[in-house]
Amino acid sequence: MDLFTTEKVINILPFDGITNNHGVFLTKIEADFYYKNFFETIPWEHDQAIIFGKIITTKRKVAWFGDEEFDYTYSKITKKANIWTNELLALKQIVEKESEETYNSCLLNLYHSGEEGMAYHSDGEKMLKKNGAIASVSLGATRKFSFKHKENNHRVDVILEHGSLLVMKGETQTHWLHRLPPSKKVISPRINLTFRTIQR
Ligand SMILES: O=C(O)CCC(=O)C(=O)O
Ligand SMILES: [Fe+2]
Repeated sequence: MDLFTTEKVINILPFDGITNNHGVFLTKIEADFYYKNFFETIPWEHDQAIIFGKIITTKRKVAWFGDEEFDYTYSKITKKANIWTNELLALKQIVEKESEETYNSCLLNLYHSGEEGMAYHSDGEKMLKKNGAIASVSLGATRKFSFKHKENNHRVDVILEHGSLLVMKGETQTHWLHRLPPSKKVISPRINLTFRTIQR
């Protein structure tokens, strides 16, 4: 956190993990710039997943970037990462400074409206560094984001605004699921970036 940032960083999980809510950490000008740049220049593709043996295509669009052309497997489908754009690298550096962690890859999600979301899951894929930090940057429409404890179903909700940062670390992925619930009220797009560390 720099000296001029007034918001506090708060761990929103009551137990079994650390998820730090940094709140809005980008200026309005930065957030608007990155939203427009990513919306227009990222090679967005519909995500595919294998569910009960069938290939399904999501309405949400995705893109994966990294230090190298990593192979990454997500929902049982393997793809190759793109190499960072200048804007993604610049944002990665701001996120690394704010979160005091480093990252080598990023998954971007584009939700065209509140009709699109993401079901409960945890990001504990084998290729990710164990208990590595995952830094989630939100741009565009404000959305609710929810955690549910795997054993006792305890729930925690957080509102993710344009230009905000949420950092999931420690045992968060081991003990908690998270989702982006759909919402009929949201009619504009949202872009989410999750910076991660892939193990080489
Ligand atoms: O869109 C979000 O806020 C979260 C996305 C997410 O959980 C993921 O990409 O694994
Ligand atoms: Fe996730």
